[in-house]
Order: sequence, then structure tokens, then C-alpha cells
Amino acid sequence: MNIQQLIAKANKAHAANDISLAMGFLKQAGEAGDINAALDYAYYLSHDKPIESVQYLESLSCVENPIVQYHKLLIAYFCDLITESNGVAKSLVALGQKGVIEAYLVILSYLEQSSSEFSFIANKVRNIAPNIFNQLKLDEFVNSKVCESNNDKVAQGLESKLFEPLPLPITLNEELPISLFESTLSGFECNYLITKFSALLQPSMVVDPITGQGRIDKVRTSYVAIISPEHCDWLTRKIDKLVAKATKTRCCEGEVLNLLRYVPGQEYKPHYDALNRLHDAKTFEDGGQRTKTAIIYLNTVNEGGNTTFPKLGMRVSPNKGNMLVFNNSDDKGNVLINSYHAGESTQKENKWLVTKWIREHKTNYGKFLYGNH
Ligand SMILES: O=C(O)CCC(=O)C(=O)O
Ligand SMILES: [Fe+2]
Repeated sequence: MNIQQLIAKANKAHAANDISLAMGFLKQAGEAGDINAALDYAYYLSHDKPIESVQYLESLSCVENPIVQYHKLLIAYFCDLITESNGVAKSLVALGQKGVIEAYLVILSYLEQSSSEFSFIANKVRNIAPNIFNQLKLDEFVNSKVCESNNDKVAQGLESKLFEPLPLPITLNEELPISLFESTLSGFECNYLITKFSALLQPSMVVDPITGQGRIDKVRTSYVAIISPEHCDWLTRKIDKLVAKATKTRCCEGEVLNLLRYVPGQEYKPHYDALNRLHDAKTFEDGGQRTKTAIIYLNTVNEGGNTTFPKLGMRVSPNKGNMLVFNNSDDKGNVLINSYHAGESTQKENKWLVTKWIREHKTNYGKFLYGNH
């Protein structure tokens, strides 16, 4: 079979949900020289066998290709095969120099925005990809200290950041509980998510209790972008990992990440995120009850736009980069009455956030991207 035939077979197997059959064809297509097939196979394999995944990429004749190198590094990093910097920082810098723009974006996501290292790399992005520089509004961050930095300083600055632990949260409510993790995403990362995924925005839906299908409802008037696996990148993976750490759950128990935009006047009226086993039976099938919610605010809203908990008399104001985490149901899957909450409308500004709901079991999204992790 030639490469096209192998890929056609892989697509057919994939459409029939036979992932192991699809993997077999992708593996062969990768070995025959198709880089995309090789990467797809490596990502699939990385769910359960990350070491084998890296070894597979190393066995290919295209291993020196910078894109292959970049994904090999990401698989090793996100699957925790690298526990200390071990040259990851240097490799990322080297990949950026070879023209892998994603490597520079990963670097930017770990650096302090006000640092000369950030400006130095942002300037490189300006030189090789001016469109991306403009779309990400990187000129907001570039300062005159560009010339004070160099590649070695960037690698040094990056090293400690790559393995920084999640800072301890502030407990806002002990009973539910509700926790706030400050500055989990940088301003650059927040802007990146808005820029990259707003093209996917559609009117939000709620689950119809009769049909079990999503439908538009005045309860939830914001717009949502569903970041399904084909759109996932290093940052959505980083967020999945962050949320898993903050909620003490596994990545495979998370639902798909949602980007939400409220324009002034739009809101999410008081509701429970926990599902009703009878009314939401269809949604329930994919991972069971919703146990926790994580919300990351992507911009600071000055008037309105709070997340409110009416039964607790609490409100949390959206601050760029902060992550709010709360429980929705108890160990037995019962709805926690105090988790009733709302997304208030804003007065003048838009409000942007990403939200992730966690289930009691593995979800299809989680299994697809993370296997058992
Ligand atoms: O907009 C908010 O602050 C809350 C969003 C929310 O409740 C949700 O997405 O489930
Ligand atoms: Fe909610």
C-alpha cells in the first residue's frame, strides 16, 4: 500500500472509532515518510506508552526534521518524561532558530512579559512571522530592552519556569469549597487563546431536559468556542494539566475546554453545572456526573461580569489569568446546593474566559488525548 492508501484506511478506521486499527495504518504511513501520520501515531501512542512514542519518532528517517523534534519534545514534556530542565529550554530556543514558530510561542508563554528575554523572543517572532506578531498584539509587550538579551539568557530564564509548581490557592469558601489560583495564565497566554480560538465562537447552548440535545436558551446568552481535540495545542494541554493539578483529578476526566465570550448585556443566569441523571442522561453517558468546575478569566472586567454564588452571597470578579475552582457534586454524585452560580453580564467591556468541567469518570475527550493519565 502506498502512503495515500494507508492514510485513507486510517481515516476510515478513525471514522468507525477503531483507533487501534487507525494507529496501525498511521504507523506504517509514518514509517513510509508521512510526517503528519507519524505525529498522529506518536500522539496516540503517547497516551499509554510515552516512552515508546518518543522511541518511534527517533526511529524515523525524518527525526531531524524540526517539526518532528518539536513534537517529540512536547510529548516528552507533557507526558512527564522530563522531570528537570535537561536542556528542554535550550532545545526550544534552537527549534525557534530553525524556524519553528510554535517553539517561540511556547517560550513566550513561560517568560515574564516585562523581561528583556520576552521582548527579545517577541522581536524574533516579528521578524519571521509578522502576521502572528500582529495578531497576538505582541507590540503591547515589546520594550526597548530587546538588545540586553540573547539566546543563552532566554534558555536560562526559561529553565526554572518550565517546572514551576502550581502556587497554593486562596480559599474563598471552605464548605463547597471554592478556591482561587492567582495568575495561572500570563497576559500573553490569555490573548493567545482569545486570538486563536475566537474563530470557533458560536451561540452557547444548554442541555434540553426533554431531548438531551443542546439548544439555544435565554439562560445562557454568551458565545462559546468548543476547543475539540483537533484544535488542541501546547497551551490547551498546559491548561488541561493545570486544571487537573488544581482539581486533584486526571486530565482524562476533563471535558473539552470551552472559550466563552460575553458582550455587554449577555449573561449566564444562575444554574448548576452538575447534571441531572435523568434529564441529562445522554450527556451523563460521557463520563458521569460533573464533579468540579474550573474557570480561567482571560481579561479583567471592571464593571459587572462577576461569577456569583447567590446561596453563599459571594461574588468573584474576573481578573486576567486567575483560575476559579469549585465543587458541583458530592462523592455520591448528588448536586451540591451551594454550587448554584451565575455569570453576571458586563456593563461596557466584553468578558472572556475558558471553562472546564470535570467528570467522575474518564470522558471521550480525555481518553482521546490522555489515555489513562
Ligand atoms: O461566566 C461566569 O462567570 C460563569 C460561567 C459558568 O458558570 C459556566 O461556564 O459554567
Ligand atoms: Fe456554570
